[in-house]
Amino acid sequence: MTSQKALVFVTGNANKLREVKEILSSGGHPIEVESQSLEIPEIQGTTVEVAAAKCRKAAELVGGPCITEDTALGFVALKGLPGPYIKHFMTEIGHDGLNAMLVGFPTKAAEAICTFAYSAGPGTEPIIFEGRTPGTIVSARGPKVFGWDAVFQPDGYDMTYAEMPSDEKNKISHRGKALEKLRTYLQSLP
Ligand SMILES: O=c1[nH]c(=O)c2ncn([C@@H]3O[C@H](COP(=O)(O)OP(=O)(O)OP(=O)(O)O)[C@@H](O)[C@H]3O)c2[nH]1
Ligand SMILES: [Mg+2]
Repeated sequence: MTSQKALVFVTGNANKLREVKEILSSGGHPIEVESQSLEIPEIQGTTVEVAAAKCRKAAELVGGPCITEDTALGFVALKGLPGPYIKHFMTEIGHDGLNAMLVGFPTKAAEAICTFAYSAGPGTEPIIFEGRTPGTIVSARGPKVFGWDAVFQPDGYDMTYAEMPSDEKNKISHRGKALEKLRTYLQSLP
């Protein structure tokens, strides 16, 4: 991207913003991000439908190019639910409740899904960049600072997201994977 202007990330979530800045400011082609905290109503639908609707609305409110993101946590035993509705489950039932939902099911497997959307401006259809990380739902371990980080153990690791140093999480996370795709796209713009 030739423009020197910072990319506007519309989110109300300070932890997301911290990770997005960490990820996009590192690497060979750093991208500067500035945030706008706007309350955007979230629709029901697939992860892509929810993410695209959020970005369309954000671009209207910002009046220019912006990115948004929607994060889902899908339980394999529940065929992908809670998915994009995880925020409400997390708020209402917490870490113990998420574990309790899976009692009696043979698999505790889950998938963290990050769906970034980029809009070039109001009325422009958002472009979607998705990152997925498979893992398992475990009893909470590590700092309970960010959402469900303490109960999500990515496959191949004996630490939960919450127990990992942030640069380690960012390398393998749903968010890190989605942002690498977004970075490649932004670099391809004239
Ligand atoms: O443990 C976590 N590790 C993560 O990496 C992560 N990313 C998001 N979340 C949580 O999952 C829900 C997504 O809902 P969500 O995408 O609508 O986010 P949000 O409403 O907080 O912000 P935004 O929609 O304004 O951007 C919210 O409860 C977030 O706190 C995470 N939890
Ligand atoms: Mg939200």
